[in-house]
Amino acid sequence: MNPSSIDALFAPASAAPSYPFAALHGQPQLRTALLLAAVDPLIGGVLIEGPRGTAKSTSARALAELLPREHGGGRFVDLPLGSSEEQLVGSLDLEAALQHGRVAFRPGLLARAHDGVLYIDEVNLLADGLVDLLLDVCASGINRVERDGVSHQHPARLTLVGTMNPEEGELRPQLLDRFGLFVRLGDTLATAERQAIVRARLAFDTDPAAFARRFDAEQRDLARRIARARSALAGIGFGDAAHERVAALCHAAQVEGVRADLVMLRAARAHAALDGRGEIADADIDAVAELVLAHRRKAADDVPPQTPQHRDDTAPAQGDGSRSTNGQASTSTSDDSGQPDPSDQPDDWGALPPQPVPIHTVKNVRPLHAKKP
Ligand SMILES: Nc1ncnc2c1ncn2[C@@H]1O[C@H](COP(=O)(O)OP(=O)(O)OP(=O)(O)O)[C@@H](O)[C@H]1O
Repeated sequence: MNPSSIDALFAPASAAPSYPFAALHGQPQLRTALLLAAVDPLIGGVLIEGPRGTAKSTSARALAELLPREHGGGRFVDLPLGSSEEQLVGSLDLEAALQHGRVAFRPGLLARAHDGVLYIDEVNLLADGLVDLLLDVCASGINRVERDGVSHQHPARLTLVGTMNPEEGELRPQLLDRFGLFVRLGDTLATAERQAIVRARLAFDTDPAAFARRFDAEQRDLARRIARARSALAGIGFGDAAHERVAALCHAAQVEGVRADLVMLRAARAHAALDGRGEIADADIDAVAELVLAHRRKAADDVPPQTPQHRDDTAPAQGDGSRSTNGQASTSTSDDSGQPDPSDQPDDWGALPPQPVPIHTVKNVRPLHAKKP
């Protein structure tokens, strides 16, 4: 695929403003989830389940407008369902590497979406392998592509937003669990709400610039809050009480593993940061709990009878509440292409271990990528 056809996949930067985030009507859970995922992309994105025409794409596009624009950030990238792995992760020109001793990397959609929003409509219809790969990159914040021992990696700190309509197929539970946050949108709108939404949308369509100006102050405020929250994240710790509350909520929901605990702590931290506070409060945890648990909670009839070992698990994890200075994944690369240093990858936090960086190995035969076993 040549670069111009890759460019064709990206939403064109339109001169007309997008519908402002601040003008979205209702949908508080959706707005909160999107803001949290934007503050800390390592939360693992947002999966939105809901009927058509409920502002899923409008809100994701609006979120991108709030992200910092320096260094090419703030893009809204739409991932088409038919995309190949190569289009997604980018490709390496091995011949150039061998002949000229430098890695020629052709960026893919992940590179374009760095510091922006990657939107996947009907993610449940995307090939499982691609969803897996996307979630890997999202959780590590790094895209590493390797071919015959030559590797290239670049930061891929993106806010992943996937939508699905369960009538058109389910997402495998393994993949479901790996989406950080989940929002289920209802389809019943009261008459007054419908009217308010339609009135606002008609006003926007009539004169987008004038409509956007009305929300300018709120938009600026939101953008500032996101930027400040991002830089404050690393300094926000969690104490034993917060940790215990998170563990108890996750235990009560009978979730599998501890991914929910990790995401809930991250999301609560992002919530505190958005509110300009330096510590996680109970209210932060309560505000994010359902977003974290909704898609992970075991149905009552799935829960096996409790054994004594299970009951012992209720004891909260005993952390000392201290934070390490750096939980960054250790990475190495033979890349000499002058791309941003991997140390540019997102922070990691306190007792939370870093995520391993996934490697996408490019085989010679076909321009496809497969993860190393
Ligand atoms: N809560 C809302 N606030 C503002 N606009 C809304 C809201 N709900 C719906 N709309 C408007 O409805 C229209 C459809 O929204 P959008 O295209 O974002 O829906 P969608 O959920 O992505 O649909 P689809 O699943 O069909 O892609 C847009 O014009 C959008 O502005």
